[in-house]
Amino acid sequence: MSTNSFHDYMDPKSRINARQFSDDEEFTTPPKLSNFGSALLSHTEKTSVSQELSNKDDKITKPVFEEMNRSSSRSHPPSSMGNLTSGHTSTSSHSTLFGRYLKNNHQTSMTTMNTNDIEINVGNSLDKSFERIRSLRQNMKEDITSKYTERRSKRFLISNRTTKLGPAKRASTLTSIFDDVPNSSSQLISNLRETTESPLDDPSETKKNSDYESINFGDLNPIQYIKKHNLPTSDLPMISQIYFDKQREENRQAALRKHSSRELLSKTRSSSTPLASSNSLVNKDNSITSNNNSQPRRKISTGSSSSKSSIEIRKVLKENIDADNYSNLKSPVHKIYKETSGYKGSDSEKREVLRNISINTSHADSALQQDNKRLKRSLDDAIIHDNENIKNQEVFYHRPAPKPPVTKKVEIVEPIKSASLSNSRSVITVNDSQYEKIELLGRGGSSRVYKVKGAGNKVYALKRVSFDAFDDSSIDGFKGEIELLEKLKDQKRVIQLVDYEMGDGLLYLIMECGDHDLSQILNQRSNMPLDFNFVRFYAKEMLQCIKVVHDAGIVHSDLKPANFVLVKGILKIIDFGIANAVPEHTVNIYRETQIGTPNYMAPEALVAMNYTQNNENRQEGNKWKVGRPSDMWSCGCIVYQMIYGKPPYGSFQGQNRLLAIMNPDVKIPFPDHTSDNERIPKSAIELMKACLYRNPDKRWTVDKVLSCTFLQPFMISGSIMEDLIRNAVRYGSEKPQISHDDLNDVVETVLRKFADYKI
Ligand SMILES: Nc1ncnc2c1ncn2[C@@H]1O[C@H](COP(=O)(O)OP(=O)(O)OP(=O)(O)O)[C@@H](O)[C@H]1O
Repeated sequence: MSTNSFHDYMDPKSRINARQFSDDEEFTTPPKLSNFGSALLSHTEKTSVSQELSNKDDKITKPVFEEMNRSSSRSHPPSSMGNLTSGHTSTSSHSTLFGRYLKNNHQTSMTTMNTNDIEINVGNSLDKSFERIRSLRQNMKEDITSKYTERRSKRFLISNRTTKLGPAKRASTLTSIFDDVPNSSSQLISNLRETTESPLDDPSETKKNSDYESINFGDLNPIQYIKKHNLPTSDLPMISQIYFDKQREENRQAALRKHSSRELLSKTRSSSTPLASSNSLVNKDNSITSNNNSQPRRKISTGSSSSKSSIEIRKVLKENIDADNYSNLKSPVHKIYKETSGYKGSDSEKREVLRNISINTSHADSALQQDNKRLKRSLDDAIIHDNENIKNQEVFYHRPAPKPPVTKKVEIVEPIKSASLSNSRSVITVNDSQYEKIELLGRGGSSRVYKVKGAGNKVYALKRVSFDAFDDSSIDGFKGEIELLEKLKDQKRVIQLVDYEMGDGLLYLIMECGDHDLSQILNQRSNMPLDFNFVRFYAKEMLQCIKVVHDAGIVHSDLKPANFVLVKGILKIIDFGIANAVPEHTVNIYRETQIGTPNYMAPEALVAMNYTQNNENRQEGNKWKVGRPSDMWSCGCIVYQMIYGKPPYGSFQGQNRLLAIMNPDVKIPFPDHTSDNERIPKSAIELMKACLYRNPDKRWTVDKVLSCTFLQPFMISGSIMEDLIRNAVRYGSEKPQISHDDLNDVVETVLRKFADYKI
């Protein structure tokens, strides 16, 4: 019997009772994936806070231990890893924070301050400006510290509350927990009391609390302290709160010390003649600085050094003012001090005199400006130092602070606020069109994306990117991204760019607005049963997006779930942050920098980057290799996460994950069952393996993956199957010896027939 006669038995009409039937899928009940939610949550790039909550066996201490480890590893990355982890954690200049603060809080009242340049124009009275600056700075510091406190508070609340829940439940409770997090520390303490297992209104506990207030931590962090003194873990939140309060106070003192010494130093340095005591002042300043630097990060301050150093500084100032050659000084600042040096009144009276001295000459104005610039620098330094301290003690939050808004081209107009209007509402003008903010949609490495309302109440997504205005490579990068978005404007799989405007250090993109990104969608489904139709649908959607990008000769190179948004039911790529055009006939391209997310990054990209970062010969730049196969790897990681609940190397934490991805000896497991003992179709495993070959050359192309069996399953009926088996048996009885070639023929023919039943 020929193979052709075999086909005659295939009855194409038998579509009645059709059921979905893949090459190896025989599901009777929907598969489940127990750890999908928690594991997924732990690898979502945006919710680092929730990472530690994912482990079922987490104790209250574990998240904190891990954060401590992370914190220390951020501060001291191993040389082998270079700056791998620093990409997303670099902080922006804190002078920019100062500028932002001015903008947010004093835009209308501070007419003498320009947020672009933070130029302090003293105008009538230098001292008045000093006072303002000091108070602003103080407010700003309080603002910053209260925000950090609040974050820590949230963190502890989450630890306390979520450790009592199952791992999958924790994800869903995160949002609601954040919603009712208290704003003030006192409220925090009271909430902590409610949520910790041992009530603090117990007299013995209250006593313990007051005992703890006098803790001297020395070099220990709260965890170490608890371990050393064998204290119960339930005391950790309280001890940590005390610890952080002490830290904050120490930072405040250090910043104040530094500020006042710098300020003085800048005044004395402005003298054209060296002052007799300037060296001693410099030494003092240095010693203050070095004290701060050499101080162990978590050491608790004694608190008295600040006033001591300010007395010393005043003394030096007096010496400077009294110096004979002081009369040669031209600077108005010194002039003021000179004029008031003989004044015998109290400090406040003296300040009043200073305030009333007006400086009218043009020379004085320019000299004043110089003094002011110096002052501004010293303020910036102090703020940077202060915030570095805060950053060092910050263990739960590692998003870099956004850079300051620059309003040269794009102006942000705060609407007139009425009591009924929310404070967060504002209108952003881009190319003369106004957009009203509705809500924050998401945050990226250097951006915030808002849902906004434009003309005719049309809803858009407004992406606001801050970058270093003087960093040419950033500017080129953003221009490149805009070019790519414009190039792919007509593609349905790429988010549509409506308008954009680029100013110094700031870029606004107006795009069509998506509903949810893929990372949010995966989170939503985290505690639902695994559904291969869901996996199939989103894998296909994602591959369609990648296909458009690859066909246009572009490598995205930063693919992760958060880079895909669902716009009215269609998944689209939103971000080309580090994407680049692939030169003609070139398989790979080289990037100057790396910003990808390690969870989804291909090994060749990490290996090459690690090599160049550790390579002493940096003349050739930090270049790393990335090509279309790198995107396929990322795609494989996302499908893997959808099926197994976490990316391939998701079980590794921190830098171990990076090392594991780069290490060819660490193989990716492809279990054929989930942890809930649900069977995983071979076709799905085949797809994942095809994308996750270590060797980029072996990885399947996007077209090949799109046509694989898992994504293109057959829909055949039971009767077709019956016919097939009957024919096979008959065929076998008539032709017991079948050659290999004949068998292949039969298989191919049957598969061709089946193609009619692809769904
Ligand atoms: N057009 C859009 N519609 C809806 N949400 C969006 C849109 N663009 C961005 N978002 C949301 O904002 C988040 C951050 O956006 P985006 O990835 O573009 O920022 P990014 O700075 O490029 O981030 P990264 O550098 O980390 O990739 C997205 O994950 C998504 O949740």
